[in-house]
Amino acid sequence: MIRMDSVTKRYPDGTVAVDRLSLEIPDRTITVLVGPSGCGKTTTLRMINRMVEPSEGTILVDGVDVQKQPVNTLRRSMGYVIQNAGLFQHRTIADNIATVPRLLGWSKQKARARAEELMERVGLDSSLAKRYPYQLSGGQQQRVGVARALAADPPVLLMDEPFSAVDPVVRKGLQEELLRIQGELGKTIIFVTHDIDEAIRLGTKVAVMRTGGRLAQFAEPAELLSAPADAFVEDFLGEGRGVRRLSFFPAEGLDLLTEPVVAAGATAEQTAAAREASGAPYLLVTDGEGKPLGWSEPGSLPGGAPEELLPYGRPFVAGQDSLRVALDCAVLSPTGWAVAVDGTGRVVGVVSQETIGEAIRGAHAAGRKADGAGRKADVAG
Ligand SMILES: Nc1ncnc2c1ncn2[C@@H]1O[C@H](COP(=O)(O)OP(=O)(O)OP(=O)(O)O)[C@@H](O)[C@H]1O
Repeated sequence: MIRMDSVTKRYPDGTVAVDRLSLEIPDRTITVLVGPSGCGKTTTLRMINRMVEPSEGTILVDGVDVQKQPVNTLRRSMGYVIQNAGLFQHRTIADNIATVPRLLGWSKQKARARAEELMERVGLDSSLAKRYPYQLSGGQQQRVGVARALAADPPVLLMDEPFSAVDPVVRKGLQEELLRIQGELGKTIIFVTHDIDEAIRLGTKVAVMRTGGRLAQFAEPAELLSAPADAFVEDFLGEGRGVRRLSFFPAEGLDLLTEPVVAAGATAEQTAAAREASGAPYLLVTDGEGKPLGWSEPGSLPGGAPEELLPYGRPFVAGQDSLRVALDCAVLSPTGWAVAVDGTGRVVGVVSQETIGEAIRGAHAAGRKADGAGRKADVAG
């Protein structure tokens, strides 16, 4: 665990960049530092690997004061990734990634093998190994930056706005990749961003900082959204808190109906029986594999002729997607009903907006109780 105890950084010109910051950063999780420009995020990150020395307070890594560790040993235990990757322009991609292993005295062959392994891990084609950074896209360069930071297998990764310079689509891909890598490698990651959506997406816990280098709130994303500590945090979180919070509730408890689902080519009797049994206005028609074809309107042909079907919209994956996704599917559906499928795309049932609404009310009520308990723990911390 990394523990910051009342850490302050006062720069020589008198600027207080970080003011009595106390944080406990759990192992093998992603802790995000987020806040407006100039609130002291980068300074905080750099104090952990001693690129900036604190004016007051202590930082302990696994109980050992960073001030008492040789700087080189400390930095080798912490990979560092920055915006625009900061690659060595005159070195190939493979050599960039192998930088720290080579410094540690690994043979060329071993360092090269490690670079190749890491390129695969971060989703880079091995054919890029001999290229130079300028021959890569911004997103690819960021992946190289992550691979380089992981090269000597440090337990800690410090990431300072690593994905800020790429477009939103590439950024989303990089975020997904980071979550996947974290799931596989279980690093302790401290991630700086000024983007609250990125913080909520990536953070196991999120530290919201305010100008003047003070901590405004340290909490799990779902709790931030449901119970911002004050008006500053609420304002920083932006609009749509309630709907965004639904991302943290799985849709698996939804009561899915199978009665309004019929196979294409069903007889008039089967169609009538399905309408009667379900009481639902529309029937979902599926193909021979059980995959959705579209909605059959009341009074339309038995089984639903393809040309008469309404589009079924975007289905959600039962047992995987959140209530937010399920709600979105229902809102976008021409019938107001969402289609639930399994991992292979086969229909497992349908659910109305009303049923999703009830599940949302239930989830919020349960969440409020849990948040009440969680908040107490955080205030104490
Ligand atoms: N070397 C320095 N000397 C004096 N003041 C500094 C120095 N470095 C940073 N500061 C100031 O300390 C404060 C915090 O800076 P820091 O870079 O940590 O903020 P930040 O939250 O990372 O900002 P951004 O999101 O814009 O990168 C700012 O007011 C900044 O101007």
